[in-house]
Amino acid sequence: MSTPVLELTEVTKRYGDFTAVNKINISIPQGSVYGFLGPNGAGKTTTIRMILDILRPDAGQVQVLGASSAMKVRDRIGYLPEEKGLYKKMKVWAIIAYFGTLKGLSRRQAKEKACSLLETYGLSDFANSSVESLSKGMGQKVQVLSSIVHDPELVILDEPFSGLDPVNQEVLEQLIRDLAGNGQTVIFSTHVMQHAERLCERLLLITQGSKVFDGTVDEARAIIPRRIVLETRDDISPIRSLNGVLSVQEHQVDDETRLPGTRQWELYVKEQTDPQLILQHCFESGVSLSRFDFTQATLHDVFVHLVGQEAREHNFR
Ligand SMILES: Nc1ncnc2c1ncn2[C@@H]1O[C@H](COP(=O)(O)OP(=O)(O)OP(=O)(O)O)[C@@H](O)[C@H]1O
Repeated sequence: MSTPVLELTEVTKRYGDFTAVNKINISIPQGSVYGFLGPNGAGKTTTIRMILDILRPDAGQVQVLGASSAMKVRDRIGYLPEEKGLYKKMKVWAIIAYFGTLKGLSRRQAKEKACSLLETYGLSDFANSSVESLSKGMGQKVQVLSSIVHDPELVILDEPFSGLDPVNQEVLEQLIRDLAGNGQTVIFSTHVMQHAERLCERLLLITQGSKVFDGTVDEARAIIPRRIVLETRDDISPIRSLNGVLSVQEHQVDDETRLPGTRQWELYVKEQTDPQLILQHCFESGVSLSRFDFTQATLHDVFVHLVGQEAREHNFR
């Protein structure tokens, strides 16, 4: 197996008596898209700043691209900070190119790459505009492009979706997919589950500075069993005893539109259980259904389950 692009071992950060990040361990393979998720104040930005050696951990080790400090490999890393802002008077193409030259590109390479990025991500009409004339969202897109102009092996984006409208969020999702398709490793932090669900191979969920989950999206979904709701007037014993059915609960049906005697059942089934087989079994054993719904847990369900009340209070979507 190849060396991980990033490895955190027991990384901890304290501010006085308060532990902002508590013994985080992660290992991120090359070429993956990895999401840092967690409610406000969970410790995502602090973790990212420790990865970049902007902040020193109080305990634990960080290994980035084989180095003990991101500063030693800075030209191979691209970073979009949480606090965004660009030099306002510069032209859009020039600022992107400028960041490229800071990371080792020649002026010519940097200009060519800046113009090609602006073209690819729908900003070529703004190439000669000054940064101050851009909307906040456009400015943010320009800053994202500035962070990747030098084709970094590792791209770290702190809250890249915040402040973007849905169309530009899609453009950014595509950009992240393009980077991954190119073999670049992308880490991004977000509160919004849907971005993580669509983009990430793996996720880290932290809350109150501690890791509560690290794994694939499928592994996260498997934490909550799949749920089937069915309604019938028949005896469901043949379904109850099926292999793969974990538990069955009966619910009250008050609706007058249902036929008298209709009962509602909620079945929790194993991750590997195909709901079609349950449906087929109902049919074969003469259980006549007036409703059959199958729902798979979303990442949001899983994380509310793991983070609990805190997720609701902090508007964790
Ligand atoms: N310089 C500091 N001094 C004291 N406490 C701090 C400092 N920086 C961060 N914290 C605290 O550390 C915790 C983690 O903050 P951090 O910014 O890493 O969270 P986050 O997950 O990025 O949150 P958000 O999504 O709101 O940006 C918070 O409780 C924050 O108040």
